[in-house]
Amino acid sequence: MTTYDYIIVGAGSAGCVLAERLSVNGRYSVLVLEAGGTDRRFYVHLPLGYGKLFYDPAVNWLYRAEPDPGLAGNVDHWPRGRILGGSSSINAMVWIRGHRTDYDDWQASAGGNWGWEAARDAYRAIEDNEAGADDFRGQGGPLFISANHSDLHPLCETFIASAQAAGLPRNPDFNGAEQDGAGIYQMTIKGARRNSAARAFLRPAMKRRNVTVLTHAQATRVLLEGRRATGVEYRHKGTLHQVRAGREVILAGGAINSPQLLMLSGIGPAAHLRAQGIEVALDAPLVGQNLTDHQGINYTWRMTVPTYNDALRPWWGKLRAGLQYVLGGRGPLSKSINHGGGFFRTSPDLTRPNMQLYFQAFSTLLPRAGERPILRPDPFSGLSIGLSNCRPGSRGEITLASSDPFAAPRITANAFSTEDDVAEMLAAVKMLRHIAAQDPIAPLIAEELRPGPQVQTDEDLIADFRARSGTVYHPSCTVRMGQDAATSVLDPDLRVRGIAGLRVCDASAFPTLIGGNTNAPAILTGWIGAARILADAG
Ligand SMILES: Cc1cc2nc3c(=O)[nH]c(=O)nc-3n(C[C@H](O)[C@H](O)[C@H](O)COP(=O)(O)OP(=O)(O)OC[C@H]3O[C@@H](n4cnc5c(N)ncnc54)[C@H](O)[C@@H]3O)c2cc1C
Repeated sequence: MTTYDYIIVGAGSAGCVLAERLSVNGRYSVLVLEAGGTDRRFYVHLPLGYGKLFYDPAVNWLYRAEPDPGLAGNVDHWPRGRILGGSSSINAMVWIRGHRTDYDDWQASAGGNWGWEAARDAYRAIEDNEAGADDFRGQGGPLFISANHSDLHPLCETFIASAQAAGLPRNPDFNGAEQDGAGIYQMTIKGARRNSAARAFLRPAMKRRNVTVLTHAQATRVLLEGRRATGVEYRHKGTLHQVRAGREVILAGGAINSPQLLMLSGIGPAAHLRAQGIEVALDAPLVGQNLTDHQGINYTWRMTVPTYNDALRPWWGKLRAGLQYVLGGRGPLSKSINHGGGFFRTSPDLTRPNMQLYFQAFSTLLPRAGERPILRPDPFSGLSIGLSNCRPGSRGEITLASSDPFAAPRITANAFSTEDDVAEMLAAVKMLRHIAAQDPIAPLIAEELRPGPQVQTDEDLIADFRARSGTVYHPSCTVRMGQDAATSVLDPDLRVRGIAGLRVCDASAFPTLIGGNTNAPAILTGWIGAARILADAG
């Protein structure tokens, strides 16, 4: 059986960073097993190709959550990247670290290696930020971050000015000293192409002789000898193989697949494993628990001025956008769908923002099979502002639907299952309308399309957001790390308690969900996690 020092399962945001960091000194051999295929695909690299990846089985696990009473019984679509780069290859490219106090929370749970000081220093080392280096931002690191200063849709500035009129400060950098306010989003885009974790970390590492990356290789279980992880079983080209880890196995399959793989390997809640006919290696009741995710909703208006709908819908608009992109790397195709956004507090008593905003200069109310029709938006001048909660109290779980490693696990989100989550979302959607009622955006609005002016009472607003909300794709915390064994699966160095030679290093390891998007903290987890692994290697 072939042996590698480190076997990394999953080439996602965290896995790509792990592969780069663990191989850089040349002393260790690293194998990366990735269930998906290459990221050399047109719509992965084209920033606005995002919508085309949303339902594409070639790059996406296409999970479906259980019917959710908190979402009016809806079955929510849960896209996850299944490709080199993982979800960083199909995400919306917004670069947000979260609030500094989120890392104070991490420190309280998992100790100083995960506190704000450590996180800030790590982010400064990771980043090559176009906006320049300062006390918060870094330059010269492996991950180029676009400052997103040029080519913004004019309505983006209208939105920011209206949010200011509604009481939000203008924020020049959400990753800087303060998170509150409205502004533009920094992006993981480089040279008008998506800058995924694969592009920034894995591709350079793949040039090293000590790195092996196997695509279309899905891990089916961790091999155990007693309470030690010794390797991984995986399927490649229809055949099962086994590979040995000289040092460690590191799971980086993301917040859905990492707990699934642990459970398939006999590490999880004993009764649940037995019910699935899986032999229990370690009773770890918290594996798959504590699923925490942001819920989001869009409000949409018909405008009296042109939006990207007008620019992207007609054939000649597409042609112009295509030429702008091909000839100069510019125009709407070179951007994320979210040019800007913001953070606000639904009550002045709060110590930090609890809601995030997304400004989108287009609308996609008319569905189209097989894609999110961003490149073919609605046939009128539509505009959407989305929002999502930052630190919901609702908790779901990942469980096995079957012992078959190729069957999807069961995702139970339990969205809006606390009164607080409902109350803050109600306050937040009212704030959205308050922003839309301000100058300079208000005179440009022809009508509110969703939910529409008939939805006014608290009861109706709640019914509306239950019916129309969904995941904003930030599932986390399903294999939590922490100092307290009673509340976490992993120790603060990401080691699975009770099993030697096995760590989990991805968004599932977050002690708590960050108030912001989760690509940055997943990359951070890979970065700090690799330092912990190397420190243990001596
Ligand atoms: C549609 C969408 C939009 C998003 N938008 C943003 C955004 O704008 N900004 C932001 O910050 N975040 C965004 N996110 C969230 C962010 O991208 C993720 O939180 C982050 O990428 C998670 O990183 P990860 O390393 O935990 O897992 P992932 O990046 O999901 O990587 C897991 C990898 O492991 C592989 N894998 C899983 N199981 C196995 C197995 N058994 N064997 C082998 N390989 C396996 C998967 O195929 C995948 O490649 C978005 C996510 C999605 C899905």
